[in-house]
Amino acid sequence: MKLKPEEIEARLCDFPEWSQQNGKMTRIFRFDTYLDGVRFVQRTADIAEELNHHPDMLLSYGQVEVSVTTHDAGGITEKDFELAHRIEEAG
Ligand SMILES: C[C@H](O)[C@H](O)[C@H]1CNC2=NC(N)=NC(=O)C2=N1
Repeated sequence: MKLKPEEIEARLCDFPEWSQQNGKMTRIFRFDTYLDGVRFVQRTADIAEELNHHPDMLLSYGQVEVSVTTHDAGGITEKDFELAHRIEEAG
């Protein structure tokens, strides 16, 4: 289930705005207003519920830091890349 580091590096080529550390993939999304960030969090939460795969999100003024990992696998899996892709589409 958990992808190997070299597999993750290869897949990350398609996700240039994301970085990986400590078994998580992270991207910071920037917004003009705090409420735009809140609305993004809501859209992302709806996607997470649809996929039953949930990110960590840190909401700050003008940005939202999104981190994805597969808790059940203890690292990054295909589910994380699917969620990251869907989040970018909704971004
Ligand atoms: C029971 C439920 O399906 C699991 O706990 C799901 C919920 N959402 C999840 N989200 C993430 N990021 N990783 C998981 O392993 C996970 N597991």
